[in-house]
Parts: sequence; C-alpha cells; structure tokens
Amino acid sequence: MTDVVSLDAVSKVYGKGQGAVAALREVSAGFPAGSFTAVMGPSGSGKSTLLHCAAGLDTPTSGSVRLGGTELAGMNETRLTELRRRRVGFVFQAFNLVSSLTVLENITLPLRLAGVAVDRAWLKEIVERVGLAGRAGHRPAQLSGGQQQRVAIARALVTRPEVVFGDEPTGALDTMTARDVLALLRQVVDGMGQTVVMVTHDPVAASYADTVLFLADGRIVDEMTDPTSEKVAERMTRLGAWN
Ligand SMILES: Nc1ncnc2c1ncn2[C@@H]1O[C@H](COP(=O)(O)OP(=O)(O)OP(=O)(O)O)[C@@H](O)[C@H]1O
Repeated sequence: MTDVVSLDAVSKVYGKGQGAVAALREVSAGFPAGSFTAVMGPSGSGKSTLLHCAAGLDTPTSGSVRLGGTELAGMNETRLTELRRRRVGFVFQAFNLVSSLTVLENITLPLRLAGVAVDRAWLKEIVERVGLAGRAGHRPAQLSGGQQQRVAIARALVTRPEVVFGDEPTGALDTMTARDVLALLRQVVDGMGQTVVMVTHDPVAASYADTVLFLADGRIVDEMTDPTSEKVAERMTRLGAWN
C-alpha cells in the first residue's frame, strides 16, 4: 500500500549546547493510505514531536517528511500553512472549536480560511456520518464533550485531507463517550478510506488502530499489528511507562 505520510531518519533536537534535548532520533515510519495508526510511549518519548513533524507543524532538525508526493523539508512557513489547511486534518484533545460559531460554521471554517467553496453534498455527508444532522445550528456550549469532538472530526474531514492527525483526541472524554468517538474514527477509516494517525496514552484507544507504534526516548522501539488493549498495556508496562 502507498504511504500517505512517510518519515525518513527524522531527528528533532530542541535547544542548543548543554541544554539540547533530542526529542526524535532518526525515526523512520510510513503511514499507509486508509490505515489507522496509534502512537504510544512514555511521557516525553517524542509522540507529540513525531505528530507535529509529520503534520508540518514543526520542522525536523534533519531527515525527510513526505506528505503524498510532497517533501516538507525546506518548505517555507507560508507553503506549510497552505499545506496544513488543505491537505491535513487535526483533532485535538481540547476540541478547539470557536464558541461564537455554530456547528456548521465551525465545520466549514477550514474551507473559508483556505478560500475554498463549500461542497454542499460532501458537507451533508460528513455531518450525517458524525451524527450531528440535528445539531447544525447549535453552538459548542450547547453540546456535550463527545458531540463537540464530533464537530472537530467533521471539521478535520471537510477539506478531504490526505491524513487526519489526532493528538489525544479522547483525552478529555469519559470512557463511554471516548469509545463512541473511537468507533467514529474507525468508521472514518473503514467507510471513507481516510488515513488516521493518533497519539494516545490509552491502551483501549490504541486497540482501535490497525497498528501501534511504540516510542521510547525518541526512537520507535516496537510496532504491533491487530492490537488489543491488554497487549498494548503489557507492552507499555515493559517500556516502564507507568512506573
Ligand atoms: N518546544 C520544546 N522545547 C524544548 N524541549 C521540548 C519542546 N517540546 C518538547 N520538548 C522535549 O522533547 C521531548 C519529547 O517531547 P514530546 O512532547 O514530543 O513527548 P510526548 O511523548 O508527546 O510526551 P507527553 O506524553 O508527556 O505529551 C521531551 O523531553 C520534551 O521535554
């Protein structure tokens, strides 16, 4: 399968001299089209840095990141912003919705920012897929946490991005609501062929993915296909994540 995103020997060093921190050390990874990948690892192992470098939110110190056929290294900030707006979707732990805008306005915001016309049929389809058809005119404060995250997922999908990145997308949700949101992400992969890459601390969340990458000290130290929450938890324990 073709990789939608690929990292080749990506290193990221924050700071200089004695205070320098190597957050990623020569990480190579590929995220195939239509796959769901979870990224796990102890606190400080480099998960967010990996996600940010893969998404063009942060620039690697060395190495190559490709999105589709495009090399991100060397791109200026204007082109990176353009790329993020049109070709990448994001879902964050804190939803990041605009409180003064309705559900529909929040979902279509990336299109307005990119100056792209709304495809009404596509918008209707994603609003239905995320289960918000009856809430289009509501404001975020009138929605539950799970519904707010559904708005964020619809917003991430509206530009038909090549990949959706999730940074702890269920971190702020209770267990049952988190499962609904994970089932929706799974359905976005299975039913729409979307590629999803998600950072999580939660072995149950990781079990919804096709593959789990385990990071430790800036390196990928293991990979698990067909994960179960038990197997993931056991692997995390061996990494010393919960000591
Ligand atoms: N902007 C920054 N400046 C300096 N050091 C940073 C910066 N961002 C991250 N780091 C360091 O890089 C390392 C990796 O951080 P990162 O946030 O990627 O880890 P993480 O696995 O996502 O952690 P957590 O699970 O706690 O969110 C850590 O040692 C962190 O302190």
